[in-house]
Amino acid sequence: LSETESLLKFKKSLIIGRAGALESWDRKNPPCKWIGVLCHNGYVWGLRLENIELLGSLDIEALMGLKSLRSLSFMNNKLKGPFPEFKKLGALKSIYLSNNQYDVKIPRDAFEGMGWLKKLYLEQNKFSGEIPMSVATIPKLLEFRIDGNRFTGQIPEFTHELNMSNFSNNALSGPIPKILSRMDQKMFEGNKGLCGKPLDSECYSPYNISPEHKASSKKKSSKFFYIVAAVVAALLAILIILGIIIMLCRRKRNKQPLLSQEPGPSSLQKRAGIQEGDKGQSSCHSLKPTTKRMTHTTKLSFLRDDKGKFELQDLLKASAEILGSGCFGASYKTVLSSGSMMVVKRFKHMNTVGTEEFQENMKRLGRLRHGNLLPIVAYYYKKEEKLFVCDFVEKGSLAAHLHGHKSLGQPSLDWPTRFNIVKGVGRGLLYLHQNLPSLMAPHGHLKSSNVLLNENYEPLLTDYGLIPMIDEESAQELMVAYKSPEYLKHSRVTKKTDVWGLGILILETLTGKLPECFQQADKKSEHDMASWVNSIFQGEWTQELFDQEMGKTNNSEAEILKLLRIGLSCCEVDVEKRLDIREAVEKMEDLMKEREGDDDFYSTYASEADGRSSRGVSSEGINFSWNDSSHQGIK
Ligand SMILES: Nc1ncnc2c1ncn2[C@@H]1O[C@H](COP(=O)(O)OP(=O)(O)OP(=O)(O)O)[C@@H](O)[C@H]1O
Repeated sequence: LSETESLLKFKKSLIIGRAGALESWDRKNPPCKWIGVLCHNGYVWGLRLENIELLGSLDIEALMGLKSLRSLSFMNNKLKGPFPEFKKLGALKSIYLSNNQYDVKIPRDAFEGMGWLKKLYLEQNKFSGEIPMSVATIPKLLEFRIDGNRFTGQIPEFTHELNMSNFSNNALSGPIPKILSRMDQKMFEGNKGLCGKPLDSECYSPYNISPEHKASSKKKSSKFFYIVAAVVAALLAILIILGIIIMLCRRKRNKQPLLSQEPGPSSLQKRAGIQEGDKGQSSCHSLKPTTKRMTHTTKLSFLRDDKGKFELQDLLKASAEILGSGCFGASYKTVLSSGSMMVVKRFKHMNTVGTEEFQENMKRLGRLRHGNLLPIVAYYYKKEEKLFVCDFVEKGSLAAHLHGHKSLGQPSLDWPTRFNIVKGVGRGLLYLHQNLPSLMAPHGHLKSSNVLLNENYEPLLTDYGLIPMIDEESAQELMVAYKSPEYLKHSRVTKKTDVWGLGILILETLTGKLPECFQQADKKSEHDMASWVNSIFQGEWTQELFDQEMGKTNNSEAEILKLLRIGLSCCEVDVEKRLDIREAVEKMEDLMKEREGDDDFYSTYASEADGRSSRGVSSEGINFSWNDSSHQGIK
């Protein structure tokens, strides 16, 4: 459809309360002359339909023909209905829905794929439910307002700081994420359950308890105490009886393990109908088949409840697909009856860790919330069997994209996407360091197959926080942290060991080469990817060093060199001279800020996500000489 036809189709879908408001929308004149249509170089880049008493819902699909559309404002109307599917317009930079009558929940994935969105204004509606998780991972988001709605639940962990945000006057609860703690208090006022900085109320438990609540609960507490004591006593009696029954049953079962005696994946595999030929690559261990079948109910321990509760058998009912077999065991993809795609990872080499220690560590991992970490949904613990369950991540691993994209039939990752990925990895790593301070290397196993990419190509770290649970000998043999120079030379692992892992990941991402290829059979050798890069890099652009498939944008050579230097500073052999994780992330953020406002910094995936190419993002199409100040007219 032409721009004229698309706009007329959109007009037809609108219910306009103010008579004659869009009279100028007529084939007689070009759309750039129509009221509320903003153009640049003859193309429509914005719609500003404010204060015209728009009723009903918005038909976003009608606007998909406007390839240069970057800004939408429907402020001060009476719009209602389902949340508009803005993500179909993946190149939008600003959305203004302020002061309307939306009273729905916004779907969790409403903003997925919106890699260009900078401004999102949803204030003064009646939106309810949780703030959608996909908002927190919009990579370029700078301004976000939801004040004066009915949002509930916690504020999600944003992946970066915002220039401006307002969460006031909702029903939000729980701790304010650290990354927002420097904002003005006023932006959080009017939410009784929120706690933590910048508010004065401290978080005592996951949720703050208000002073009134404390006073009234004191009065009630003595009466309550007797009731609780009676209930606890009754429960204890029931538990003891149940315990005795379970013990008797177990004895009868003759100590048969729940999945199989064989620590390989094959019972799962057989159960799931996986053929021997389907096994994928095994990097460390081969899989051995077994004929034992799982016959008992297996109780999973849940760390999150957003997927509902299910049993291990539910995961195995459907046919499963083996994703690969790593150093610790194999990973399987399977589908729950709800349609959710899950991954079950089987862990070997966790035999010396005791139940309590294991569960303590899992709880600690379960408390982590960050947009660049893949959460563990549930786990299964038995002496002879340890399984982790998490979401299936659509685009697979960074390793597959860097080294196997051709066999996957996918285009190679371009430079902006690669930069965004390593930046996200750094942010995830920094969060782990802040929240798992007691671990010597809070990730410990950072490598490109443990960086998964969601549909927006945002990185999600996996297999983090494992060091305390892996048997020491196996850890030394298999885990990335133990391949660092400080471990090989001095048998030391420190916080900066993770930074070395980040450095190697940066070099791998820029060169497209596999780090394993540089490791010598002799593990004590100092030869690694960093020393290879150092031997070639003379401070200037060197063709042979970089993966030619990442392509170029304006200035990309200079930026790529800057990132390479950051990577090398993370790979300093001398731990004292090596950057710490905060410095590494800050350097990447600075590089990002230099890029801010440069709209040529375009990722091919941003437009592919909504299945269309955009004139505005190609080098020969319109340029982005208009900047966000031109949006001032809209807001
Ligand atoms: N949740 C997931 N979603 C999509 N792919 C996954 C998921 N978890 C793992 N994978 C992929 O499955 C494959 C096997 O993963 P697995 O974690 O078992 O081994 P690995 O990462 O290769 O090695 P290691 O065991 O040392 O971590 C890898 O390619 C990994 O990227």
